[in-house]
Amino acid sequence: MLIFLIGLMGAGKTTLGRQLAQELSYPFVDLDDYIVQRENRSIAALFEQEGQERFRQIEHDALKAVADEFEKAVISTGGGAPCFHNNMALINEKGTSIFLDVSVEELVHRLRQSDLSVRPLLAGRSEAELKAFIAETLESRRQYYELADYKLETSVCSVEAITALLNN
Ligand SMILES: Nc1ncnc2c1ncn2[C@@H]1O[C@H](COP(=O)(O)OP(=O)(O)O)[C@@H](O)[C@H]1O
Ligand SMILES: O=C(O)C1=C[C@@H](OP(=O)(O)O)[C@@H](O)[C@H](O)C1
Ligand SMILES: [Mg+2]
Repeated sequence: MLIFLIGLMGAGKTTLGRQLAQELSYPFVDLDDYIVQRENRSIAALFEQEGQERFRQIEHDALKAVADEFEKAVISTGGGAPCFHNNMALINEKGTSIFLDVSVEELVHRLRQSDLSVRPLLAGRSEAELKAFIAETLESRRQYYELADYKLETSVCSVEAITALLNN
């Protein structure tokens, strides 16, 4: 079984995905890390040198490669992955998807404490700009995220909640 975690930057896809994979004894794949290894460049460098449009093609190719390579895995996607190149159709065809629906306030709180330079869409933004950008981006991406098989809201985003979902 392939389990895909989706949601905005800061939702905890990478953090929870790693813990979930350990709990299930599944391989763990972070799509951003997979891309970094394939391309031998950081996500920030890819955005800067190739532009976002090319990054989305690279991301789509990586998603297909991961889905072909693994029979079972927990796959943490990047926040934009579900929203380009019809990737939600691919994700839902190949596995089970879970949308981590974390509130704008909580996302901003977490991201403020993180290193923004590793997320090129957020780099250099003031706190007010960050909040506005996160709110707008969540609103425009929600239509894709809502195509997930399951949704977990902020208060119940945990490994226990995910394993309970999958066992039902
Ligand atoms: N459940 C959580 N509660 C509090 N902070 C969290 C939680 N999950 C992740 N974080 C923090 O939020 C930030 C973003 O987490 P990350 O797993 O990288 O998110 P994503 O991969 O969805 O962008 C990190 O600093 C991480 O430590
Ligand atoms: O939301 C996005 O468009 C992006 C999210 C990032 O992943 P995380 O969601 O793990 O931060 C990474 O793929 C890239 O910076 C673009
Ligand atoms: Mg991540």
